[in-house]
Amino acid sequence: MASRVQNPIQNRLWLLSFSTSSTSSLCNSVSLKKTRFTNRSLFGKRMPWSSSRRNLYCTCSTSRGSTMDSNTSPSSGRQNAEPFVITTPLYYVNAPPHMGSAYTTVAADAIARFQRLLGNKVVFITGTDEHGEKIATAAAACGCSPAEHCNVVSQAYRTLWRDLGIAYDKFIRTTDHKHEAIVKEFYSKVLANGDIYRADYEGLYCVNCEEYKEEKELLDNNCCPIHLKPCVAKKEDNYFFALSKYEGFLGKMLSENPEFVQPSFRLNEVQSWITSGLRDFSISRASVDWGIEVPNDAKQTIYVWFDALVGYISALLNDGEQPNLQTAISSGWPTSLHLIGKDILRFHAVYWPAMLMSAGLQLPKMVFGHGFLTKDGNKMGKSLGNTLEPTDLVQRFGPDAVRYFFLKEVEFGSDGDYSESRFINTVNAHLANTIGNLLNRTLGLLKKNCRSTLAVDSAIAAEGNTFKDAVEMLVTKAKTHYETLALSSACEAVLEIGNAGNLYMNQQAPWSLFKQGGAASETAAKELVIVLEAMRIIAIVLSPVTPSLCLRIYNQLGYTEDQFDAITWSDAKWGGLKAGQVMAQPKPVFSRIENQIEDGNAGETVKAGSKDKENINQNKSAIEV
Ligand SMILES: Nc1ncnc2c1ncn2[C@@H]1O[C@H](COP(=O)(O)OP(=O)(O)OP(=O)(O)O)[C@@H](O)[C@H]1O
Repeated sequence: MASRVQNPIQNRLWLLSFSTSSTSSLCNSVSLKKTRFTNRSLFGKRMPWSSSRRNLYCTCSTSRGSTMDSNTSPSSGRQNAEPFVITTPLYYVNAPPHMGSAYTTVAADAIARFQRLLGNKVVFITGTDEHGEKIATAAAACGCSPAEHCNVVSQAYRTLWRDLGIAYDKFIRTTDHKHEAIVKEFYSKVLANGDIYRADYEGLYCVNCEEYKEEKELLDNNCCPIHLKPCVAKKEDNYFFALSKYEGFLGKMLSENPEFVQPSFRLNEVQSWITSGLRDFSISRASVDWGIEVPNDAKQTIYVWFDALVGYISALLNDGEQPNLQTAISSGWPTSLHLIGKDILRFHAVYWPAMLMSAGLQLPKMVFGHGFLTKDGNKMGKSLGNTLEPTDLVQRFGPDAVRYFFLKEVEFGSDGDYSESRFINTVNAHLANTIGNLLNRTLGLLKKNCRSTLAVDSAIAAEGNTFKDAVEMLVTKAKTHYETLALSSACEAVLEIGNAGNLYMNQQAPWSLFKQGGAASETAAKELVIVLEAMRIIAIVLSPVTPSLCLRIYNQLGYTEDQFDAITWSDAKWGGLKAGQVMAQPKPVFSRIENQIEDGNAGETVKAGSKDKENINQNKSAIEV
């Protein structure tokens, strides 16, 4: 799902003749049905997956509606547990992943991890979109077959996800045979519903966009405005999907379920696409071999978008299962959340719901279109060649730094610029200093004065303690932010716990109390327990964002990896650390990145920003022993 994304969705064609008609009986053939969802009684802003008051549309013929309900399917084995199903785009394998693709996937991983912490069953789907002329061309350019090319690039995505600590449940490739079977069945359902017709047309075709263009949108010499290459005149007969038939249904669905499109400020845009009129679009190609054959017409292949979107369903199939829609749907459809970049919002918020309605399937509960990572103000992307290499970032700074920086520093939904100096200053100030250093110094004091052993239960130590109250309030805040996908604010709430912990250490100055001895020493030992309990809570609440850093914190607090893997959100309640627990030998959990770096472009030395330096100094003094 790449590179085609910024293009208008409609193939604006000159329809020369229709070989079958049939948009007239359209409205009669599709019925709208409402489905009730269970309330998971989450607090904060209600999201579709936590709502009982919202009804979501399902366009099903009456019989199909109930049999395809994931909650009641006997084959799912989860009679009453509705899974939280989250997807990233299936990335187009015309080129290896860049930081933009990683951004969506890291965000999806954090959301999936948070849902697992809540105790929900999660199905996290990602994968690669592998058909189309562009792939065939890219393969030819490197002298290999399309299949070989797809294998290599798809593997590059998997490798990057491993390096970034992405814990996906399903990885779907659109060249997978089971996907092919599902796409054909999906196509046949839409056909049976009278929504596919054949038409001859001719137009100017952009190979890179893999779609026809209107002359008025082209630059001089019929150049595509995105790829700056001339479009070629092409004439062929294709199959069309009757999108126009669903205009009214989509408009109604959005007005009744405005939360379907997130962030909410993107809803107007989607509504205006619909009110300005939806055109039918071509869903096959006569000249593209590298694709899934149209059922009953071996001369045509299915258009990549009509193929790739269905991947969200075929991904649900479990190993060894029959590849049919019924089986896939019963394993978790509809998705709770499609997470995408804003560039492909129209495909997901207009085309895809219409296709699903036509096939008689339920609609996803939410489509969230986040903003762009930009570099020097421009969208980072393959077209401009200004991409940031995520593997390089991970190798130099580690997965936690990469995950934290992009989720904390880019407000989820808006665009965000990248600069290496800001990256380094942020992770140094927040992860190395505010969190890592606080833990390290506290453990150092505990080792020196208490033989690394906690003197008292954290619940007893903090009775009537206002710092504890502040921590509890911030945990509640973080939960609300995660639930509403405000990932940056969730990180901020955790950071505030760290800042409050540093301030608390500074005020209590246990190192002085230990020097006084006697009762003062006992107080000092108690203060260390309080700070370490706050660190334990940080390790839980930040774990969706920086899982390996949080595991290291947990290990330092004397817990095993298995214990870390078993944590749930309820463990973030104050009182987990008990008297007698022995801490590990103090070891930095996050190494500071050298903050005097060579800026790649300017070649000048970049120093930490003044605000961050201030932060660093303040926290340093707070934990001086
Ligand atoms: N700059 C970016 N910022 C955030 N997400 C991005 C960015 N680029 C790509 N993505 C993610 O990858 C998806 C598809 O990306 P796509 O491959 O089209 O982008 P691209 O590689 O930048 O291509 P092109 O530059 O040719 O448009 C987006 O919807 C989004 O999820």
